[in-house]
Amino acid sequence: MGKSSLLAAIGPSGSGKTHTVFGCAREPGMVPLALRRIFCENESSGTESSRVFYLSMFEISSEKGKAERMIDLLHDGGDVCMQNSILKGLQEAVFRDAQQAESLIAHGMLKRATAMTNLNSQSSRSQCIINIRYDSENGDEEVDRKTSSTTLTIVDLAGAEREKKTGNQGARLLESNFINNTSMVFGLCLRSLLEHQKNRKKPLQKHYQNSLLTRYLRDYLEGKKRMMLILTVKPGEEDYLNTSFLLRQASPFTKIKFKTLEQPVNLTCSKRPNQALPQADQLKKMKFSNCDASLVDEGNIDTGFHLNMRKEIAGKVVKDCPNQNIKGSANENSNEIHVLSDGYISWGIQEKPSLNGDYLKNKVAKDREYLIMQGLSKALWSVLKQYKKKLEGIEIENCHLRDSLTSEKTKSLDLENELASEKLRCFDLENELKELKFRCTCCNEASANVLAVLHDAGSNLSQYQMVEGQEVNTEVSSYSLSELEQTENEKKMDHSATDSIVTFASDSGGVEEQCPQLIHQQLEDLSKGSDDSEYVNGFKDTSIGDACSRSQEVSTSNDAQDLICYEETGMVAISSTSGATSPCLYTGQKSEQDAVSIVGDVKKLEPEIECVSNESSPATSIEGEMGMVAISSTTGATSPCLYTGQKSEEDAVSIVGDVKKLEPEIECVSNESSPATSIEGERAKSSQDYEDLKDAEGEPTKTENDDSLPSVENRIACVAAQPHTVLDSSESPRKDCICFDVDEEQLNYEEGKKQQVPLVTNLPKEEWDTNNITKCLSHLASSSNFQHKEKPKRRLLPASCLLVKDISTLDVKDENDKPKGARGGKRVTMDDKIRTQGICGNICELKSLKSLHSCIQAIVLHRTHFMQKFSY
Ligand SMILES: Nc1ncnc2c1ncn2[C@@H]1O[C@H](COP(=O)(O)OP(=O)(O)OP(=O)(O)O)[C@@H](O)[C@H]1O
Repeated sequence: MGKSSLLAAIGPSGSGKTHTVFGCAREPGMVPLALRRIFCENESSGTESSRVFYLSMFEISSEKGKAERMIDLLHDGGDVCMQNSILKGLQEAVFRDAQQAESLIAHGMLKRATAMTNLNSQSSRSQCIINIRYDSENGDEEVDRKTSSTTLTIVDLAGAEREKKTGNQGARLLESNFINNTSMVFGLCLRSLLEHQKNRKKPLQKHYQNSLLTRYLRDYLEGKKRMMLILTVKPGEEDYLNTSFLLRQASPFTKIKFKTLEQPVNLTCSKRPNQALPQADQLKKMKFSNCDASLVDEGNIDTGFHLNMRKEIAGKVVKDCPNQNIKGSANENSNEIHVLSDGYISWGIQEKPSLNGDYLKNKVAKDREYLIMQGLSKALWSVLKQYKKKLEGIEIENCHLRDSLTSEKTKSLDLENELASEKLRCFDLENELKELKFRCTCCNEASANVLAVLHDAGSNLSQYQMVEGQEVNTEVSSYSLSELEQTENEKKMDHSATDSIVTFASDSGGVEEQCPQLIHQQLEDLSKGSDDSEYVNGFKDTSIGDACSRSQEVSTSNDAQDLICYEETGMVAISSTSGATSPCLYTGQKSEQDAVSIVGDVKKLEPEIECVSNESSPATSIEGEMGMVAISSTTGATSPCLYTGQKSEEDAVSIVGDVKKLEPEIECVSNESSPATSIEGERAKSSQDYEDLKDAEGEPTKTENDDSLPSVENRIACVAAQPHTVLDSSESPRKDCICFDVDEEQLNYEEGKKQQVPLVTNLPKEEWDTNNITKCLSHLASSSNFQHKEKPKRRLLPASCLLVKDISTLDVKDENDKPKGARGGKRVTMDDKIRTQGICGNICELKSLKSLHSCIQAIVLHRTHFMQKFSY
């Protein structure tokens, strides 16, 4: 009776202060629990009619963050003002039971200012205060009625907020400032009270003046009334700072002692009892009043409520403190229990003097402190348990993370190994790339060389085609001349062979013999005229290669009907002209036997020649193993002429005889009507030479070819210095032919035989002198070499060799190498064509332009393949 108390919930925002105070339907808070307890005691005491309860509810909020205002929540939100710690305008609601009070409180809660923040969807933006006042109606006097009033105040403070967490702005931010300020002032008041209690010399600071809430709760904050604080914390990890801060700030408040006691009874004045009497007198009064109250007020409602509370708490204390001496004194009528229960309820505010002396008083105080610390430790223990659970979860998560880390490490190791292997692979690829680059460079160079070679070859071919009889192949000529000399020496041993210089003419009736003196003179003239590198007696000196090129050109042309082919060691000359009925064929032999059997060979070869020769083509050549077989055939030719050269040294000995034997055959196969030395294709190209010759000779220019050819050919005297050497009947002198100018009188150039002019002038056998021949040949060789030195224009050998090399490395097969089964005869390969249609020994490996083109294509493909590999 007459013991007002305060129950305040403090803590950060969203920690559950409102939930703790008001609760919910399943979990009632402090207010419903208190109401139920009050009415439960009242029912048990049977004094229901004698007690009246009043309920008031208001809130303290901020007005735009500046002024504070108090609003009555139970009566339409009327403003409340405070004057001298007395609220004016606050109306109380009378209630008779707990349900009625709860409904009133619920109605007031609807009017409370709340707002949504980041921390709480229904965050309290004001301090809510609920007063439950008990007033006894037994006394008749007003004074007694006032003195019998007791108030239980329950405060739901707005939680302190951190701006970073709440993210409040504008009005919410002003509210937050107000809330934080009020919380701060409340804490300052408590701290000041604690410091004042520790050191009496320190004055009690008047921090309560800084807010309406502290001003209203001044008695409690100055230790004049009992007060109990409920700390609410959040167990979240992110709230650790707030929790620790609150515990550190509130833990000293447990040491606050409320030594002042209210004067519940016998107070005649309306002033506060603690203010009316000094502290010492209050203590004395308290002793007596408590004793009296315990004795006199027995059976009273208020006394019964307190006794029930004391009994419950005393049982709890006895249960928790079995070793204490108070165990046996747990009697509801005893003072010890009374003291213990009071101490427990009032949270160290009251210190009731014990009837048994100071010993018991100190002991009770210690027990009280122990209980307080025990409660705090339990709260801390629960918090620690929650953190422990969290730590366990974190440890489990760490274990999973470690496992995953281990697996990731193994994966990373595997990846590193793979990376190392890839690096090695890249290194190999780089090396391969370098090699490919190098090969591409080589291919480029090769292709450039091939193009250059082609260009040179084309130019040379054109030059060969354009220029006729200008050059002499020194190699072949020197070789032929040396063999001629050797053969002449051998001829000395064989008298039958020494006088054999054979010349062949396609015209059977055109063979003439001249005296050795004349020949000697002609040779000297030739040697003298050799200084002229371009012409010998008005004719261009030509090489075998030139002859071959010309003959090849002639053979490829539709109009040409002649073919002249050479081999390394021998030469086959076939001369035929258009319209010739029988082409002429001759093959030089190196042995007597071969020469003797020329006719037979020719006869034997005729079917083969006919077989491989194409009637539509003007000429076909077949190369033999030791010699060369040249086949000349023209359209309409009746019998081809063939001669095969052999490498035997004794061939030259029996040349004369052989030739004699062959002459009938040659005459037989030669076409009398057509001069074998005339080549239409060449004639056209050498027309300039003819003109020069005619101009030099002073002969009248003949417009018809048939007339011009004999005039030119009559000027040619060919000496067969080697058995396998064939004197071409064409107008161009060969390297193995001795060409010299012949006087007009000496030429068998009869008027009626213009078309059968002898092409070659032979010396009579009896007039041939070996010395003359040798000398003549030496002059010829020297002149040829000299001419060749002055005209080093042939570069086809390295080009052809390079080309062949490239082709061999690329493994390119020429389509001409395919067998021609349709022909049914001897298979003519590309090599055969090259050899038979080759220009000379130096360019014998130079294949046709078609093969060159295919070669270039293959090189380009090869290069493209390398570039694709490089780009990958
Ligand atoms: N012990 C609890 N049991 C169940 N729910 C709780 C408990 N404590 C708090 N809550 C819930 O937490 C939320 C916030 O609680 P409450 O509003 O009481 O916090 P508060 O401290 O009053 O915050 P503020 O200071 O911002 O008003 C509410 O939804 C409430 O239901």
